Parts: sequence; C-alpha cells; structure tokens
Amino acid sequence: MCGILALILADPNSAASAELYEGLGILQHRGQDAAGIITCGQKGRLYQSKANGMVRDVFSKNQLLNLVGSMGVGHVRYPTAGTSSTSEAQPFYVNSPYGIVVAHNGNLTNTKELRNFVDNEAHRHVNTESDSELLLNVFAHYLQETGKVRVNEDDIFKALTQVYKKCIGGYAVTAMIAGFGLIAFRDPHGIRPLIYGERKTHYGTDYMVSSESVVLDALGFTNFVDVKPGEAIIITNKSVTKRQCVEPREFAPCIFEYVYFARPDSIMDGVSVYKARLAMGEALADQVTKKLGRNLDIDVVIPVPDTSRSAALQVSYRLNILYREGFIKNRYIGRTFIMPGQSLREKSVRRKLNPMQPEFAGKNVLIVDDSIVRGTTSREIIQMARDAGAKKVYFASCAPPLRFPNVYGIDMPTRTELIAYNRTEEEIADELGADHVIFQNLEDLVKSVSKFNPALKAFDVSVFTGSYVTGDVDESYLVDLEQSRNGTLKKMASTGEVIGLHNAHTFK
Ligand SMILES: O=P(O)(O)OC[C@H]1O[C@H](OP(=O)(O)OP(=O)(O)O)[C@H](O)[C@@H]1O
Ligand SMILES: NC(=O)CC[C@H](N)C(=O)O
Ligand SMILES: [Mg+2]
Repeated sequence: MCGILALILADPNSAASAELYEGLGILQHRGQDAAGIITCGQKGRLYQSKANGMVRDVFSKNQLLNLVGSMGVGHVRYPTAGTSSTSEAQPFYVNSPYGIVVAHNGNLTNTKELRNFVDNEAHRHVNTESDSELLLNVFAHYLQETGKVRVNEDDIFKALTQVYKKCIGGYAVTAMIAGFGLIAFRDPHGIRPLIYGERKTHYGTDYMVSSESVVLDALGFTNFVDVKPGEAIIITNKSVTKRQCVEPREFAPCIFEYVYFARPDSIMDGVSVYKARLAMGEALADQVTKKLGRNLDIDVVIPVPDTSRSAALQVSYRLNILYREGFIKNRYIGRTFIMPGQSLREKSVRRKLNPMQPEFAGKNVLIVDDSIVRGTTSREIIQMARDAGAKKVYFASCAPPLRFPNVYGIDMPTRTELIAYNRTEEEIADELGADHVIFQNLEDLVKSVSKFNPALKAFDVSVFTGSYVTGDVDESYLVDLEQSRNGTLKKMASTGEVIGLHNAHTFK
C-alpha cells in the first residue's frame, strides 16, 4: 500500500521538492521500505533521489536542494511485487519517449502477460521484478506509438486508454512527462485511492495529487476531488484536463483502506476514515453482546495502538464499559504489519508495545484491534495481557477473518500465513491464546463505510471472500506470487542482493 504524490507549482521559479518531502512524511504510514522524489526543472531536466528507508532518512537537506524544479512526483513504498531492493524504489523513469516518470500504488495481476508484451512486442528493456516498471513501459510504448516529436493531452489520454486495456489489477498512478506536466489516473474499479486539490497563490494555482487527503489538508490545498475509476487528469502550467479513458467498471474501493491503511483524518471517496472506524466500533460492540451475551463480565476495553483506537473508543461507549490505554506504544517504531519479513514483525511487536500492568491485573479485558491478519500482533498482545495478570482475555476485531491473499496492493500473498486460513473462530481463539475472539461480520463492515456515501455500493473485499473484483485471478498467478514473494524476500535477506543501475542515491 504505497503512498503517491504529484505537485505542480504555479511559480516556475519555485521548488516542489520541499513540499513533496513533507507530503511523503505525512504518507509514511503507507510505506516504510523506500522513498523517492523526481522533480523536473528548466529545459525538462529531471532530478532524482530515491533509496530504501524512511522518508526522514532517505533525503538530506542537500539532496532536497538539488531536486530542482517546480513540479515533481513522490513515492513511499511497501513492496507487493518483486523484492525490497533499492532498485525497485520508486518513482521509476524511462528516457524514451519524452522522459516519463511514474509512481504507482497497487499491484498488477497479469504481470506475466505484460512482461511478454513489453519484451516481445514493445521491445523495451525492464531491469527489475517490479510490476510498476512494467506499467511504466506499457505507458511509454503507447506514447511512442503516436510517433510524434511532442505529445499533447489527447495523445496522452489515448495512450492511457490502451494502458487501461492492457493492465489488470489495482493501480493509482501519478506520472510526469518531462517539460510537459503531471498525469494522474486510477484503475477502472477505483481499487486504490487518489485525490487532488488546488491552492491559489500570487502566481496562479498550484495543484497536488495524493493517495490521501490528509496531505492536501496539511499543505493548504482546498477543493478536493477524488479521481474517478478509469479517469485520467493532466495538469500543466496552462490547464487541467480530465477524461474518462475507459468506461468505469463496478466502483469497488479497497475496504482495507478504511479498516487499517489510511490515516483517520483522511477523507476517501467521500467517506471520513475516522467516522467509518467509529461506525465499525459501534457494530463490533453489538457483535460482542451477540456473541458473549448481555451480561458481559468485561471490566475494561483496551485498544491496540495505533489504528484501532477510534473504533475501540466507540466499542467502550456502546458497551458502557471503561476505556483504558493498556498498551504504551514506542512512538519511534513504525507500523509492524507493513514491515518486510515475519521475524522482523514478531520482534517489533514486543519492542513497540508494552502493557500497563494495573490495567490488566485481576481484570477481564476486551482488547480491540482493527484486524487480525497473521496474528503476529494479537498473539503477542494476548500473552502480554496474561503476563500482566489478566483473568480473562477477549479479543475483538473490526474486520472479519482474513482468509484469502490480497492481489491489489497489500502484501498478503500466502494463504497459509493468514491465521484465519482453514480455521474456525474457535480454532483461531485457541491459536491466539484468547478466551474468545469476536469478529465483525462483513455486512456490518461494509455498512460502516457505505452509510457515509450511498454512491459506494461495492468494495474490494476479496481478502474476506476470495472473490476478486477484476475477475477470477488465475490460480497460477497466486502460486507464482506466493513463491516469488517468499522466495525473493528470503534471498534478499540472506544475500542483500541489489540491482545497481538505478541507485542514484549517492550524495548526502
Ligand atoms: O495480525 P497481524 O499480522 O499482526 O496484523 C494486524 C495488525 O497489524 C496492524 O498494526 P501495525 O502495527 O502495522 O500498525 P498500527 O500501529 O497503525 O496499528 C494492525 O493495526 C493490526 O494491529
Ligand atoms: N504497495 C504498493 O502499492 C506496491 C506498489 C508496487 N506493486 C511495488 O511493489 O512497488
Ligand atoms: Mg495495529
């Protein structure tokens, strides 16, 4: 679940890099593995800085000063394809035609076919295992087909129509053509989020495109508009042009954005993530009484920081049971779920969260989390609660059991690593060491989001149902994904292999 940005400033002599850097910092929760910015300056020259690491570590002040130009594209990465190699840090760039830059959030499911196409028909070289590099080359191929020395908006929209036909999966993209302008587009189902806003200045209007509205808010942009599924926007210093490049299919944004990924202060496709999480808490509270009965023997409701806090507050309010912060979070450790590799994730839970003994000793506790995926967090947390003296430990999840891999931009490639795979709710409770585990039901989860925007009739809920909105996902793709993600990650861990070509991150 990467974070993407694009910014164009009205003043051609100003620098976009500082605000792109700030914006990426605000999107850090969407990707902690790598970060990158490419800007475009005078004469269409491009300036790049990208590397593995958190935003604050990747860019030095000097590097930001050297990212010249009033427009640019930024990315924070959480890998779902290929490896964690620095060479797969984004944005990606190809020189031909015109100098194109792409930052991609999502995951393509027909990469085998695309790799063949790029090789055998487009005759373009792809240097990594990244699906995003394929997407860039498909786009470049169709732009090349115009045969023009310089393209215009119409050419770009037509090329994107071909990209839409060719690329299957989840994709929200910010792109840039050197010396021309910015482009933003979103897959025909709108699986991944994308929003843009404007800011009036002395020189004219600045525009910014982002995965989440919180960045636009923080940087003083207004008039936010979500990019529609199958729509593309081109922003130059002369105009903003939009086109519906393909007929939108069933609009089905990823529900996991609302459950876990997005910041609560973002508004996504017209829905406040915060309000959706409160609603999830309310529905979950009802589920708790349904499962455990009206005479609850719970003394205290405790959230698992950070994401479940909003929902847990509402669980406590609805059940009329005390809310207490029972786990103290080390604020300097990032999100556990989006860390690469299980052993890193396991170690980090204990380092990140520590129990407040008085909140557990001799009590029956209801711990609330937004989701139970691999069970890494919940297993550790339940043990910590018991070690701190809890009598009974109930565990409630705002999401239903996750039983299927995600193929649209969340790194859950392996069925067997999911704690709910092939297990009943009782078996999950046993496996986690809880007295009871209570899951939200899917219908309530969907209602918790859709009630705030009646236009949202469907969501990508494939991790709960195994039914994929882009159509059946080939079993061979799932097997390949499972093998390649696990295989390459292990290989990377043991050899530290990187492909050196794109490592432009040198001068601190
Ligand atoms: O079952 P698991 O595989 O452990 O995954 C689920 C957990 O991971 C996430 O927390 P994370 O620490 O990533 O982020 P947060 O601080 O935003 O809650 C999520 O909020 C759950 O707590
Ligand atoms: N989480 C994402 O959006 C990942 C984007 C892309 N598939 C990559 O692995 O770099
Ligand atoms: Mg969490």
